[in-house]
Amino acid sequence: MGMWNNSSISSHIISCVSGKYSTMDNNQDNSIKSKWEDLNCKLSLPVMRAINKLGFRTMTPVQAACIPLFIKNMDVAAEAVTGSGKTLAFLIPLLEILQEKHKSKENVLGMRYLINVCGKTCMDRVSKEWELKECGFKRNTIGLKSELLNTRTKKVSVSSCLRRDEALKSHEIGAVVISPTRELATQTSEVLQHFLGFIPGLSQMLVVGGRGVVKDVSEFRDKGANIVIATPGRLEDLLMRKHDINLPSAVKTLEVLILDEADRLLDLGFDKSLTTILSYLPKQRRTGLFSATQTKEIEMLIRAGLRNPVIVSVKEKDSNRFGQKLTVTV
Ligand SMILES: Nc1ncnc2c1ncn2[C@@H]1O[C@H](COP(=O)(O)OP(=O)(O)OP(=O)(O)O)[C@@H](O)[C@H]1O
Repeated sequence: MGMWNNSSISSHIISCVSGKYSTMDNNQDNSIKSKWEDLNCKLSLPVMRAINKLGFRTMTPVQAACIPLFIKNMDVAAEAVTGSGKTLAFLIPLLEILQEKHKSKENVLGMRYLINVCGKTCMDRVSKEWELKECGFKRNTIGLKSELLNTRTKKVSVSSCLRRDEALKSHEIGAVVISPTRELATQTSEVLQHFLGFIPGLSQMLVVGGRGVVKDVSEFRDKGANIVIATPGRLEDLLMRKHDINLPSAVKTLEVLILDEADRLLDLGFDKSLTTILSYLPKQRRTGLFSATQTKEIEMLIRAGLRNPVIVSVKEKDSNRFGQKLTVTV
């Protein structure tokens, strides 16, 4: 398998990092395995717990490359062979990004709780750290407490303690993963479900053909979903429905789009569906594209759907998926 043909999209790549073009070959020593703890972006406790439960002690190369890039707000186009561990390479950052949003909800709830407590009585309860920890904003405590002490007023300015971002509501979609087949979508949804077991408050919905679309409509209307794992045809169908569901409005909050096995998406003739889907999604988002092969068509999809992507290429060197060759181009 050859490398991505970077030359024709190099103008995107070059403009991405201050006009520099560099290549990093990470293949010096395949025996070095990256631990999750070594990531320069710390993973959240729920995600780490879910990983530990899976018993995965180290990252695969595509995970080590993609996770920090996504979290640092980059679009990523990864050439990753089957079995390279790409599912977690996109699900983990996706969950980190959405949890960041969710924290703001905890902060709001915690702050409301704190104001209630303070309003009723008592400064001493403010210093009960465990309650504040429960609310997830221990860090804000000291500032707030001293503010209260200094001003001796129960009316506190909370603006500095709250994030401006709104947490996702039940019917607001924060991420969409598009897979070429029902089987792959179902597999991804199962892995995601394992993680969501550790992250209460985020929900998912599987949107694939093979069952009546009306069921999807009523499921979304009843329960909503923050993450949608979909095949393109059914997702397009739902986005275009007008009378019983307003999915275009639900995806306005989208932060992350993943195109999984993009080469198969195109092989199966989903290019028009993808164009339609992209037209409904906010431009301000992080997009990841995973593909086992690189073709002209994939390159065009990268141009249409990604902004200044970092190109990650993982090659199978031998049968051991942890002994892959990794090339990252920024
Ligand atoms: N860090 C890891 N450590 C050990 N095993 C892992 C790790 N990440 C993923 N795996 C396992 O490796 C296998 C392949 O992972 P995954 O399904 O994500 O690969 P993939 O690239 O999506 O392949 P496929 O195309 O077959 O779906 C899975 O059984 C998964 O549980």
